Amino acid sequence: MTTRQQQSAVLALQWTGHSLRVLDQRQLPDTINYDEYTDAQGVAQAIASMRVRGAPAIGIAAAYGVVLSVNQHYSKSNSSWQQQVQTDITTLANSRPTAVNLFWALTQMKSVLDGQSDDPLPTILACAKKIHADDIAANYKMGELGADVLANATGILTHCNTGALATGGYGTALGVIRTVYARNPIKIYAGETRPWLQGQRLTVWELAQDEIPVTLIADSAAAWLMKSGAIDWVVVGADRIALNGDVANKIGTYSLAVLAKQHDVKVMVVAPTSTIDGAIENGDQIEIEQRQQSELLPDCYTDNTYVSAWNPVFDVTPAGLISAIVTERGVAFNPGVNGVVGLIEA
Ligand SMILES: CSC[C@H]1O[C@H](OP(=O)(O)O)[C@H](O)[C@@H]1O
Repeated sequence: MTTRQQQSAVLALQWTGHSLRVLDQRQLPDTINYDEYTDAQGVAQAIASMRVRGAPAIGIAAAYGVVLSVNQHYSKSNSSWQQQVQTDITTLANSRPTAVNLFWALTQMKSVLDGQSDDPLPTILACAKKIHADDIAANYKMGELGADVLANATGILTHCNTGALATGGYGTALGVIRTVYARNPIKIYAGETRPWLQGQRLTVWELAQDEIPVTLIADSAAAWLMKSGAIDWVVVGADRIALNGDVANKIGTYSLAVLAKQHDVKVMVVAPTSTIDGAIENGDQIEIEQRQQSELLPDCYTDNTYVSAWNPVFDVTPAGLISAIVTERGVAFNPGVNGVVGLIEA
């Protein structure tokens, strides 16, 4: 079992003091390669291309992208620096549409910028670092709260990657799984999560780094695993949560929730309150990202006019299919009844 410090060795993002180092997750688990960014456009491209991915990690990366923009444009002699930074913020906001953490982080950074007249860099950097540090603290808190709920769990299936690679460190759903396993070494299953394979390539790798045994399953094996009785919980992350408790998460989550209902398996969603979108009442209002067909289709069909691919990379799980939504501020049980308003009003 690695310590918290050792776990921090596998990080999606590293602020160097003057640049942002980003682990290129497209190359994992075969290659560990960090790219270094010194401007906001580069960070926006790193998010859009999924070099960095995962709702909280996307927000943190965008926050440092704003710092890089201020560092690039601010000077006492440049009267246009605020417009230039706003252009960069818009570029960052356009990188991916579904994870609300991106927009939440940019809003935090803009609120700090708006009040600045002198050199904004120290204040804006402090804001980005606080977003980063608060995310890690939230993950450890959610780990404890979620593990309390799972005290009698016998087997867990998780989907996609919600670990240190998707956050500032430790993870949301995978943070709960890390905490559960430290208390009670139960069976952990990870779904491969087609088509991008976050589960097969990232979650299995993270858990192996922590010496936590994990069994990979094909996405299509989830129902049969549930029927076998091997799991009693599905534990996943989120990219955007509506006030009524509807949850947008990686494509396949809705399927797992429907299957879980059929097999008396409970569903836990783990996400910081920065993932709750207070501006939307229900999941119908959540924009679902469609990614390139090439991420699903074999290359041989690239120019074939008869073949296409439909590639939504998120879906929405109705609150009524969810047993508990765990945040750093507390747990909303049976969100289909009361939603999650209580978690953001606290
Ligand atoms: C810690 S939440 C991570 C969340 O983000 C993932 O999506 P993507 O890999 O496309 O950024 C997935 O929905 C996870 O649940």
